[in-house]
Amino acid sequence: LFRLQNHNKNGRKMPPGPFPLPIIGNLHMIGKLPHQSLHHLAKRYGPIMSVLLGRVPTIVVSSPAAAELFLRTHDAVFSGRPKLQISKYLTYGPKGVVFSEYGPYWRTVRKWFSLHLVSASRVESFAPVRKEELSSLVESLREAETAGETVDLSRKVSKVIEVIMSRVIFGRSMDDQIEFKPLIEEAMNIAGAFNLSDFLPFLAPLDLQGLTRRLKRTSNDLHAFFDKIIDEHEQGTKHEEQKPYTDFVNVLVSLLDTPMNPKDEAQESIIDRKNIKAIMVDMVAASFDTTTTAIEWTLSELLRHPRVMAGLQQELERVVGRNRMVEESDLPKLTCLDMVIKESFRLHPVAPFLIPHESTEDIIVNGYFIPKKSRIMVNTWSMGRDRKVWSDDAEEFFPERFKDGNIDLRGHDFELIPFGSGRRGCPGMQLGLCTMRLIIAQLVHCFDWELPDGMLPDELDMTEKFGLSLPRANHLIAKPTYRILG
Ligand code: HEM
Repeated sequence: LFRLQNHNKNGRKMPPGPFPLPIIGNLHMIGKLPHQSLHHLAKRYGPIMSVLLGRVPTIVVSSPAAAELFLRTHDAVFSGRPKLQISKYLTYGPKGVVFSEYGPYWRTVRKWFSLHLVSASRVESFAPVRKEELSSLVESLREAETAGETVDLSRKVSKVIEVIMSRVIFGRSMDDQIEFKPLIEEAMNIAGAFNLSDFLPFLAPLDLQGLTRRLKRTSNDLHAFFDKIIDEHEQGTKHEEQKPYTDFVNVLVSLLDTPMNPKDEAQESIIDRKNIKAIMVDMVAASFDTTTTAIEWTLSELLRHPRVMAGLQQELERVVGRNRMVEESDLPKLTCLDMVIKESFRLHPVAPFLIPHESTEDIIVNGYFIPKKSRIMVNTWSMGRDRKVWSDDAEEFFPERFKDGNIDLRGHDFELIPFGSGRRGCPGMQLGLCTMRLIIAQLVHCFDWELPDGMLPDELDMTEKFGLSLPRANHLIAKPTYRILG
């Protein structure tokens, strides 16, 4: 305890942090919204702070300058991932990409991702899917308007993302697969739960929260379901391709039974179904909730700020006109939309902490000793509220702060890293960004939006719910009025 109190390991100074209790460390200080609790603690202890979460030494990083040290300067050392219960069952340990340890396997799978799954040309090839599904969404909203109904925008957005991503990943919408939705929801709920076994591993065999039992059952069901989809694709390859694009599972199935490393002449490791299923799990987990949550918050902020909404609609009228829907080719001209999305990500990063990183060796950072196997939590939620960076109005939604275009969100500028940065940065950024930009632009261009029951913009509840991502605690409800002429 004395050593921990002084944050001193073998005479070397660890980053400052609150005093840990026996066994639980600082777990009692985390609360229901850990990003907020750790944000407040970091104000006291600084942007590189150490806390002990159960038995896990954890470094919390809360400023852009500190994030740059971990994600750029010493990126190679901090590109590991901790071993978590969720990946042990859902992705057969390290067989996916999100939680696979930093090394040759991760590098190979990451390369597939970038080359075959989410390259710019692939993302573009999915444009007809986005167009078709958005037309259906607009149609259903027009029907709601005709019926004089308010709509659950959170649900509508979640549904359209589910269909678009399912078609991109599996080659078809999963509407006829009744087991799909509940399985994915259960997997996401377990993934978002606070799992005691990850922090106090000696408790794991007791499964006090019942999470391991649920996780085993859901993993088995999900893997069996994905087996069916792989079977379908294997049989489908005998038929002529009917789609104008190749879905992700098709690409993965074409890699089945080939050597992991084509240069490996002994062909010791061959790509099998477990590899493919683990990557399928990762793709669903990484794309559904993230994109939905990002859109949901941006629309919420627009509804809360009619001035910004009007400005964006004016831009859309200038670029697109009032006589047609938005096309993907319009997107590069929408600079106001870009600013709105950046500002929304600043205040509502989908991942308030980047996925935890882990140090792969002992290292000194900024004069502090960081031991091997420390967990690194980069608090992007806190970074978006840093007054030294964003000035005193940091809590305000004010997209014009990005007007001079100096800060980008693709991982080069550490002030704003909603997709992370460096080796472990999000490989699906292009797909996520393109989908969310089109959906937001279309919904804002095609409809005027009103809050229900005469609610005033600043009465809109903005409470967050912490989990795998950070969505709204309550669904966003609004009333659409179609505004396209003709
Ligand atoms: C708006 C949508 C999205 C957001 C905000 C987002 C954000 C993130 C973040 C913050 C990380 C963690 C970075 C880190 O640990 O440093 C990440 C990782 C990842 N994302 Fe995304 N993401 C989005 C969409 C997608 C999509 C559509 C896909 C793929 C279909 C995807 C695939 C992945 C994968 C595979 C990783 C793990 C990378 C690795 O560990 O090497 N993401 N994403």
